[in-house]
Amino acid sequence: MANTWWELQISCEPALEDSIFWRLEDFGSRGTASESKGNSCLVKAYLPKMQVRLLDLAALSLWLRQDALCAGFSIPSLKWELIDEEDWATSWKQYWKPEEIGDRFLINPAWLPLPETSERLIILLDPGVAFGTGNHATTQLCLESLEMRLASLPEAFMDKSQKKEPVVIADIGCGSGILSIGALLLGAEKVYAVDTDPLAVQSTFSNRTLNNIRPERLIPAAGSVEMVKELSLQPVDGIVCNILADVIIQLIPEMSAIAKPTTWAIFSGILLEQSKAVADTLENNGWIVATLWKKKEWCCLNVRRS
Ligand SMILES: C[S@@+](CC[C@H](N)C(=O)[O-])C[C@H]1O[C@@H](n2cnc3c(N)ncnc32)[C@H](O)[C@@H]1O
Repeated sequence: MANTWWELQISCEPALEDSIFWRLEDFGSRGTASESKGNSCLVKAYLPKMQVRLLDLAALSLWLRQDALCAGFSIPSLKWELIDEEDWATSWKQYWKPEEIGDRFLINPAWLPLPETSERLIILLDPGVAFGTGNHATTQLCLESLEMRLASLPEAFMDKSQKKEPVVIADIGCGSGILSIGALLLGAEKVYAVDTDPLAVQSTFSNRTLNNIRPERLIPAAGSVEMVKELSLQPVDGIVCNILADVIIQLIPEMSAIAKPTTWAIFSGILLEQSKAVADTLENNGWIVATLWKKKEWCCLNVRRS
């Protein structure tokens, strides 16, 4: 049957929520939501039926069991059932509420009304099947880092010699485009947003329209670092990259090709215990790790070129 989805329901100890979330993301989940149920947590995930066989679900169940045992937690329970497209859309959307992030942002689901008054920069999102609703710690760390990187003196306080230089950014692993849109709202001039998943690229295109961003300011494309190099004639001023640590480690050497001596970068998707391996790779490739910010068990490295 076309457009049928697996709905997975995983009951677990709250401390396991993040590791389950990432395991599901790696497994190809097209939407993940969670809710507290007393002392436990219910994680729901949605996967297209065509992508997943029953045997794969059995393997997932074993991984979740193994992850929990290794971390010293009780074994989560996993249930699955098939649902149709309409139920998928409504199940997933009902969990997602507007959320303030950092000092500047408000993430508003596209199907909910806008707040009547807000001094915040509003990112309207319909992530569809892509990662990036803003409710994951790593996305939040990246948005907060962008706030810091792109904060500048209000123009009224600048003298004439302090002209604002346009900032061009590469968003590697753009998902829904949330970080690209955030960077543009903070004043970046242009963002090249790339992702190896064509559905994520499609989602960034739709969210560009939803947020009334001019096409020449946000350029989504399928691919990775090599695609930014192809699209941008010049090195970029900033890079933001929220992917898993092992992927980041592979991509770091390629990033030199899109960087210049003043380029800064923000990396997340990194578990605290993986931060040393990522920092070492960065340093071996000509980057200086300036700060490490953490949220739950995740961290974000703010780095600059040496
Ligand atoms: C964790 S999501 C981040 C989404 C969004 N940027 C955010 O911060 O919420 C990671 C994204 O990276 C993409 N991805 C994975 N490996 C990649 C690679 N080698 N190059 C580019 N994108 C990649 C995935 O398809 C996924 O959309």
